[in-house]
Amino acid sequence: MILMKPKIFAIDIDGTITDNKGGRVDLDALAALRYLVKLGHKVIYVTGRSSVEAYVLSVFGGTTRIAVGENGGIITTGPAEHKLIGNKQKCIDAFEFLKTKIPEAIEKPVFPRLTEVVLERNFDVNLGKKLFAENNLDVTLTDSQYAYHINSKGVDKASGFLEIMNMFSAKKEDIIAIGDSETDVPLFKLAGTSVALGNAPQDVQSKATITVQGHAGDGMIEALEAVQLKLLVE
Ligand SMILES: O=C(O)COP(=O)(O)O
Repeated sequence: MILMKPKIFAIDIDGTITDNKGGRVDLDALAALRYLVKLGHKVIYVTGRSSVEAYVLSVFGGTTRIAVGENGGIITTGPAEHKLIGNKQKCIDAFEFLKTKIPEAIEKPVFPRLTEVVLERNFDVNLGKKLFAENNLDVTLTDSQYAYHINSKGVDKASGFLEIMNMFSAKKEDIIAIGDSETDVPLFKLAGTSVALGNAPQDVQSKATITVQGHAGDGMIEALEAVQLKLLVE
C-alpha cells in the first residue's frame, strides 16, 4: 500500500509564493499549499516579513497556523502568542553605524518589527556586510531580494525554524524547504529536501538539493511536483 508520509514544508513568502514586485500571492501556489495541509502535512511560512503578516496569511490562506517571521527572530503561534529570539537594539545600533558610512541606507516602510531592522535595497549589500564584519558588530546583513535585513547574530531562518522542529520532534528528513534568496540558505541546511526557485541567485541555487526553472508562484508549483515522490512511503 502506498501511504503519504507527513512532512513539514518550510515556505518562504516573497519571491516564492508572491512576485517580489507587486507582492500578490499566486493563487495556484496557495491552493497547492492548502491541499498539502488537507493531506496531513504541515505548511509553515518562514519569512523576512513580520510574523503577524505570515500568521494572518496562514489563517486566511488555510495553512498551518504557525509563523516564523523577521528572518527567524520571532515565532508566532497565535494572535497573542509570540516568542522573540532576536535583539532589536543591536540591530538599531548597527543601522546607526551603517548610516555614518553609507548615507543612502534607509529603512523600508514595513509592518512593525520586534527583533530586526529592515532596509531598502538601494546600496551595495556586500559593502554593508564588510563594514559590519570589520567593525565586529554583533549583527548580520542579508538580502531577501525584497529587502535587506539587519538581524542580531545567531538569528536566521534556521534558528527560528529549529524551534518549530523541536515543537514537533521533527527530523531533517521530515523537512522540505522552498525559497529563493540567501536568507533561505540556512533553512535549506536544516531540510532533508530543499528547493530553490528559478528566480534565486546562482549561489542560492547551488545550496539547494533541487532547483526548478519556474519563478515565484509557477516555480513553487514546479517545486511541489519535483518533491511529490518524497511524500510517499511504500
Ligand atoms: O524580506 C522580506 O520581508 C520578505 O522575505 P521572504 O522572502 O523571506 O518572505
